[in-house]
Amino acid sequence: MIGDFSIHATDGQARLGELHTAHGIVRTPAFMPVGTVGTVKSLCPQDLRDAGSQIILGNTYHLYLRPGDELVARRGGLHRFMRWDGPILTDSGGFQVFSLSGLRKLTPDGVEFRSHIDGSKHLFTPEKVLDIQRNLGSDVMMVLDECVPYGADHAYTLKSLDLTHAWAARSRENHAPGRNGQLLFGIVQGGFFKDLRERSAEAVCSMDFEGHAIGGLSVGESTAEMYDLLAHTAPLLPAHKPRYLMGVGKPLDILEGIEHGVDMFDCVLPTRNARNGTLYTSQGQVNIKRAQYREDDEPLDPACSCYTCRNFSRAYLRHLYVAKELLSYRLNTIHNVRFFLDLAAGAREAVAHGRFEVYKARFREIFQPAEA
Ligand SMILES: Nc1nc2c(CCNCC3CCCCC3)c3[nH]c(NCCc4ccccc4)nc3cc2c(=O)[nH]1
Ligand SMILES: [Zn+2]
Repeated sequence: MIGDFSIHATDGQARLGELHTAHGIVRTPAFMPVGTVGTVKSLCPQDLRDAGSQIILGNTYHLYLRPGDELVARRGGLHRFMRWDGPILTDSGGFQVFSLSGLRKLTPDGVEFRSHIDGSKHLFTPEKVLDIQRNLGSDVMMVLDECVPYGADHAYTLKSLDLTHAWAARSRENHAPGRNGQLLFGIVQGGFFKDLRERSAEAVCSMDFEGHAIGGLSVGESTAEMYDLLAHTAPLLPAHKPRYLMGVGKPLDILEGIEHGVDMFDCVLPTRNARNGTLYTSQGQVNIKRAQYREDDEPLDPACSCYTCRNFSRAYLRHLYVAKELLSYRLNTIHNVRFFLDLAAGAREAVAHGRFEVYKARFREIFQPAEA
């Protein structure tokens, strides 16, 4: 039934799972392409389906500000509005307030902020952000949390936990398990302190959420620091529920997460980097604007079967990028999203056959070749 998470194979800590949502089953490990204001920039829903997307992210903060979550609700919800009939996960918007909105204030009741669009004042409370996500019709909703800034000391991080845990409890109170088929995930914080990560996992994972996210990572720390806290925190989350690593990440970071038992990932990298010409391929990163591709008749990635790689040369993709043609966004995004979705699909296949270690090693060779 909706909310059920079943594990079909394991390979070390890595697992092959299925999360049942109101809009279909998500096979995990899953990469979730990020939509912004009701679209994964430059892609239409068919492109997303062709790329193999199962579940995408909607954008609570932006949609609340424009066109408004209540307008989207009146239009039948985000699925109908954007014509995406698969699962949608929405973040609570707290993280975006801190990364996008200039003026904002943390209060015991929630986060006060000014719209980056027109400067109007708003307050996100644990209850308000659930109303917004319910209006959007989200299949998986996130609680309001404070993502502690990188470098915060132990005292600040501990104090922040009290707030984040109180907000998590208010969120669970406000949305009963399985209400209207909309799942609610808790978020574990604790910064870069292992004792606080344990404290947060203990508190959040006792509140009967349908899944749990690791928050507070990929906030400017080194890869080594992220991996250290990831390895410590992932096993603290109940194994029988989905684990979601927020905002991660680069291909190798996703594989590191899968190795530690993480099931769901979201990152703006494939879509954002497509627009600045940084493309991910089976031979490593390709910066398509480089002169070396001027007359390169090869496909972007010979090992990729996306529309872009089946039809166009690197020379043409470079030309479109240099000419700032809109088609550059679309073709580059079709490829990058496909690359991340294929990365996750390959990981599912590898875990199913007990070959994840070899799979991960292959990508490490591509994206972090051993010192020659
Ligand atoms: N609640 C919450 N969200 C977090 C997010 C947002 C996840 N993506 C939402 C998605 C919604 C729709 C619009 C886009 C965002 C994070 N993103 C990152 N790093 C990204 C670091 C990064 C990586 C590559 C490029 C830019 C930034 N760390 C995160 C930590 C948290 C957290 O503790 N709590
Ligand atoms: Zn491709």
